[in-house]
Amino acid sequence: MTILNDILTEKKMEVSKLKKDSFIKGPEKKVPTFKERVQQSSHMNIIAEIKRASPSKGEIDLGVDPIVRAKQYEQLGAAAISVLTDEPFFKGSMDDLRLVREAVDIPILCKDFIIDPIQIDFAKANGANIILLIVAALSQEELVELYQYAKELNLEVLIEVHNEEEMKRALGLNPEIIGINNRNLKSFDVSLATTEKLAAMISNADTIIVSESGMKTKANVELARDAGAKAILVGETFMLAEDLAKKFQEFQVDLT
Ligand SMILES: O=P(O)(O)OC[C@@H](O)[C@@H](O)c1c[nH]c2ccccc12
Repeated sequence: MTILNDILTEKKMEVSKLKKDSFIKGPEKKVPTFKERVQQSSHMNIIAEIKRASPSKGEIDLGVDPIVRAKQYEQLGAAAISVLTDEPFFKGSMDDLRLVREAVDIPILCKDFIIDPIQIDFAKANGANIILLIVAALSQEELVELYQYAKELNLEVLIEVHNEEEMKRALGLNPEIIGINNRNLKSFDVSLATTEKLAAMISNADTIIVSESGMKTKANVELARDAGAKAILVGETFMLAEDLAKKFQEFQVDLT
C-alpha cells in the first residue's frame, strides 16, 4: 500500500459523510483569478501554502494561526494561498480555508484529495477559487468529470502530475494550469529534474506551469523558472523559515 492509497481510502469514508444541503455558504468574495495574477506579474508567482503537518515530514507547525499567516503571505505578494484541508494526514481543515478566505483578497487553492464532485461544492462554499485534481488519484473518466464540474462552478483547476504518463493524461484536457509535483508520492523523494523533464512535454505556451514541492533555495527556483515554470508552490520552506520575508523575496526571481 502506498500512502496515496491510504489517503484515498480515508477520503472515500469522509466523502460518504458529506451532505450537500448541510453546507453553510460563506459570503462570496470577488478576487482576481490566479491566471490574471500570473499574466500581470514579471516575477516568479508564488502559491504559498499553509501546511501544519505532512506524511513525509510529520509535524511542521501544528499551532500556526492561519489568519496571521495568510495575511503575511498576501502582504509579501503571494499570487495565491494554498490551504491544506485534509485532516487525517495533513492536520488541516475547511475551517482553516474559511478563515483564510475572510482574511485575504487573493485567490485560494483548496489543497485536498478530490475524488467526488461534492468536495468541489464544499470547497467553493468555503471560499476556494482554485481546486487541485491529482491525476494519480483518478481515472481519466473521473478526472474529466471533476474538471468539467469545477469549470462549471467558475473555479480554476490545478491539475497535478508526477510522471510522463500522467502528463499525457493531463494534456488531453488542454488545461490552463498544470502542477508538476517534484515529490514522488511513493518514496517522498524530491527531484527538480521532474519539473525539467515534464515541462518539456508542454507545447502550449499559454499553459501555466506550477513547479510544486521541495523548493528550498533560490537556485531551486531558478531551475524551475528555466524549465518554464511561471509559478511555484511552497509549503515546508515557508512554514519553517526563520525570516519569512527574506525567503519569500529570495524566491520572487525575475521571469524576464
Ligand atoms: O512543502 P513543500 O515541499 O514545499 O510542498 C508544497 C506542496 O507542493 C505539497 O504540499 C503538495 C503538492 N501536492 C500535494 C498534494 C496533496 C498534499 C500536498 C501536496
